[in-house]
Amino acid sequence: MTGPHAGPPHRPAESARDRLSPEHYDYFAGGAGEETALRDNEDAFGRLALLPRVLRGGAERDTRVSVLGREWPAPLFVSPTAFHRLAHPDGEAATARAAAATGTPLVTGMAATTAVADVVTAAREADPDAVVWFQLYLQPEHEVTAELVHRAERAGCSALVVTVDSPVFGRRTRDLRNGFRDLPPGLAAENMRDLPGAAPGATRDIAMWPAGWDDLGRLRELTGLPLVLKGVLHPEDARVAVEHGVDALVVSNHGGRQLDAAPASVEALPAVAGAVAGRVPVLMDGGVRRGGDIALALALGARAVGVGRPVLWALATGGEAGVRQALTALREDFDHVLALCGGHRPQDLTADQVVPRGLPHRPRTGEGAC
Ligand SMILES: Cc1cc2nc3c(=O)[nH]c(=O)nc-3n(C[C@H](O)[C@H](O)[C@H](O)COP(=O)(O)O)c2cc1C
Ligand SMILES: CC(C)CC(=O)C(=O)O
Repeated sequence: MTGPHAGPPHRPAESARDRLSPEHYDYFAGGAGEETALRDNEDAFGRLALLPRVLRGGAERDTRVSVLGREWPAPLFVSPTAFHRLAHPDGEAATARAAAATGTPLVTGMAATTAVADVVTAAREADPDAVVWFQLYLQPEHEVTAELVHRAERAGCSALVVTVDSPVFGRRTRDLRNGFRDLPPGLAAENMRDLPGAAPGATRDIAMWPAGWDDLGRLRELTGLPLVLKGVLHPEDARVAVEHGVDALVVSNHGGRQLDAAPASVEALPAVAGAVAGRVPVLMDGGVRRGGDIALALALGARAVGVGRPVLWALATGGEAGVRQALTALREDFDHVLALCGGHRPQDLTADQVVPRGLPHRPRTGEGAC
């Protein structure tokens, strides 16, 4: 029997590659070093299988999850990625409208090519209650960080996602090879415009520097917004983060773009979730491409998962409608997997349902072996 998805496999990255200049495609697709962590994010999901439960009855499914006081329709959000106007002229505004139209929370990046106020306005056009969070790299000059935070607050963002995996910038092999360094004329990191210490109208570079827990403390004093730490992989850092009063964590290796030797996000997830022990929500991103990946991550302790590149590929190929379709498809796929696992709600997925693929190797003894 052929189902509704019969036909050639959908390869979003390949469709996007046909639309983008090679260096912009490489910027989006690439990772650090030998791209080990990049590849492993997806491969690690492939090494895991889900054990479905049976005869669990027919209660209505409900995919909603609660995160920082808001109900999300599904355990899915859009991770922050830079420079959406390299993917499509409508850029972050299109992403924001699509995310909002599907009820998917959006984390807009500090390195967006659209200012945070315009991103939130676009999201609210599609849904006045849209959830938009702002991703922040702490800057060495406190007044610059403060101005960025105040802009995010004024725009109506409801949380700050502080990316902490970038004390230095990752070595992106493809970008170095291509000599990709600057945005084309007409595009800029708009949030970085008119910040303290820069000439009027000019944009500042985003600094990556080794901030410390004290800097996080200063951020805590600056704003009442919930703080979400993104890029935590070590369980001890997760514990310390909770002690410092962070409101949520994102287990992430930055899509394989920072430490190439880092583990796949989904492999780091169980230890972090164990260390946090339910005190704050644990989110994750990296390599999530289908409903089964979402289910695996939830079973291993995530409250919700983020997607980065899938949104960029959808934006490049189909603009706003493309992103809407990609997010809807992921959500529907998750709902389908949940049903097949015998679950009714995201919380029904449990760690005992996750097993490695492949049988463990058992040496044959000779006698009795058949
Ligand atoms: C092109 C690109 C740009 C990114 N820019 C940022 C960024 O500015 N800030 C940040 O915290 N993470 C950034 N990330 C990492 C994403 O937030 C996310 O961790 C990662 O993309 C998840 O993996 P996935 O692409 O496999 O879904 C970027 C990722 C990509 C692919
Ligand atoms: C240009 C950077 C700030 C964004 C990026 O490429 C990343 O964080 O991976």
